[in-house]
Amino acid sequence: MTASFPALRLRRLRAHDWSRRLHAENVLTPSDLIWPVFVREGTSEREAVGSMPGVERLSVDLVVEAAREAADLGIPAIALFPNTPQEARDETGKESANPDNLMCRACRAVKDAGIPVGLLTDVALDPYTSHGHDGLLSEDGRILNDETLGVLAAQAVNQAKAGADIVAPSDMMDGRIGVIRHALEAEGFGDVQIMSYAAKYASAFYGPFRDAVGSGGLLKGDKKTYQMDPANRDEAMREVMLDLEEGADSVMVKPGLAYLDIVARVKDRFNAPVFAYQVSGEYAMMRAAMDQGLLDRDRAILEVLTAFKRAGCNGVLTYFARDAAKLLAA
Ligand SMILES: NCC(=O)CCC(=O)O
Ligand SMILES: [Mg+2]
Repeated sequence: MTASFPALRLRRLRAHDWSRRLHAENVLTPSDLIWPVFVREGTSEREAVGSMPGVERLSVDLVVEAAREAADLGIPAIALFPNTPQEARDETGKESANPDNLMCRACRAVKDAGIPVGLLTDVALDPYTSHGHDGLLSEDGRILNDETLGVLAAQAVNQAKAGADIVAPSDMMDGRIGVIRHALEAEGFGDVQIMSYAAKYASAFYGPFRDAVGSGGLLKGDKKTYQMDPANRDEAMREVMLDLEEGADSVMVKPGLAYLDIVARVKDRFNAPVFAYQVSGEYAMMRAAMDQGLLDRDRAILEVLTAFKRAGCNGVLTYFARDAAKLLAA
């Protein structure tokens, strides 16, 4: 027999702030946050990203300052995304293997400054290709899977050499986690983590990000032959299973808010570290409503991030990371 009203009054536990805090099932802390940072060329340059109010592209010296700020706020890791100069982009994205590319210079600068923050680097070709796709493109416009794998592995090793702590393949080629894991082992980077963008959906919510890294105008066609169909759930489980088998240390679901059912299912099924990416379009959408006074900024930021935790996330990549960490410190 289960007790029922009036023996059981669920409102009793909610009656006071102390009690609500005592009974909270999930608690958001700065340790749950990964802050994505956009990198640009130059010195002392900060440039607003038009489609993402409050987000800037930073030159390497200012990335170091951002990393320091993250560390001071208790944010464990930052995620770097380069806005590669257009003249350095080509069909095959070979700039991704350049040891002096923007990404590697930013990694080295943060590491050389001795800042105690994890560095997560994006592994994919889209910031480096003239066509804006994440893989190599055939003459007839297909994204080549197996041909792309070696390029991604070289990119990951290049980033590891520059100091990346976590390489995060976001390309969605089949088999890339295994190939990258082997390459890292072979080159002496057995301690570098792989956070796989395992279930990455072909989403409308990446639009502002492509503006931020300068690949939006370049992209021909869409990414539906490699990113997942938003209609699918079982397929996400198979993607996660394969990436864990191939050697991923943690997996990611992306986008975030509209995909929390996927997060919850991954967490329940695999008992592995799972992250979600609250992507640029989610950020832009919330900012637009906040900036118009339609949403209470502070409450909305913390509520949504707490929902990610409730769904099962170990952490969230979010453009609100700095704002959230400040709110949590207050
Ligand atoms: N590979 C990283 C992304 O594609 C980020 C997408 C976004 O923030 O919209
Ligand atoms: Mg996959």
